[in-house]
Amino acid sequence: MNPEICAALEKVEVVKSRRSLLQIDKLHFRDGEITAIIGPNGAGKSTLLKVLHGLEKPTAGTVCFRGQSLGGRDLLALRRQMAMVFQSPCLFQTTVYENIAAGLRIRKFRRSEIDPIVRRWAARFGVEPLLERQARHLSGGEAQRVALARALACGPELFLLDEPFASLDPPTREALCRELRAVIKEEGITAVVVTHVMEEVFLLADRAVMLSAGRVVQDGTPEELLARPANSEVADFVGKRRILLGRVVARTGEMVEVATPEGRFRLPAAAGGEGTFLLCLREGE
Ligand SMILES: Nc1ncnc2c1ncn2[C@@H]1O[C@H](COP(=O)(O)OP(=O)(O)OP(=O)(O)O)[C@@H](O)[C@H]1O
Repeated sequence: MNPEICAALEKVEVVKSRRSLLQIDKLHFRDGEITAIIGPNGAGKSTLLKVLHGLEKPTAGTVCFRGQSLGGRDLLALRRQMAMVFQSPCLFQTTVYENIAAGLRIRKFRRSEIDPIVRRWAARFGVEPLLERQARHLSGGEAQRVALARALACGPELFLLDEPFASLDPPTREALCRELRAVIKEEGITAVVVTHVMEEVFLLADRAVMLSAGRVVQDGTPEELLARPANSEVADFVGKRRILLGRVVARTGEMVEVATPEGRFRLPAAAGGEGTFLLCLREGE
């Protein structure tokens, strides 16, 4: 197998109650790439993640991680090189510190090794001041930061995320998307994230794969899906809108001026802070 492929599905089918939930001829996830899996409810996105994580055995076909089939005896060892985060952070009823340390303890790291790793990952996600706090006392955004730190502390090669930001408010979601992308790129991790929020796709992903009724209907960069949707379903899903990367270049009273590749826009100051951000234009705007 090509060494730059981290994980691959070949002729994979998942059938439940005589219904085909997933039918994928070929889907490869390249090293260091962030892929968003998008699609309507029931399209098979979570099923695809479970298959990649070895949690769901496909009815037919093969799923490989680093060239090794997940159908073999090494499943547990292979799964230990992956991490998964869900919409609900699912933290253990203990401190933030112990949550982040949990995977390392299972992997029999020594106490002296665990401490710097926990602190590094807590700092990376801005939760170091919360290390001694009980997980049940965290806000939703804090809890998801801890879940991300816990998952990445174990050094996974493949990071799977199932709607990780769905229950967060838009500003928290945007901030976390940016932080997560920076971390994933710095660490060179391969990531697959299920989402149905296009803004998240643009903030996070290099590539978007649209599923419908268990099949891949389009696979390309987020910009490609937006500019040249394969069919009307993709067009409806990605929305008839343009997303531009903007930069605040001037500020006058209550208004800011934002420079984008398609010209300058004047917006209420509350619409954007400093630096770069995404400008989402709906049809007619
Ligand atoms: N154990 C099962 N038996 C039968 N059908 C199932 C089973 N698990 C999932 N399904 C069905 O498979 C389809 C795909 O489910 P999946 O959770 O993968 O979709 P999804 O794209 O993640 O959806 P959502 O966006 O709503 O989370 C759905 O129609 C679901 O009802």
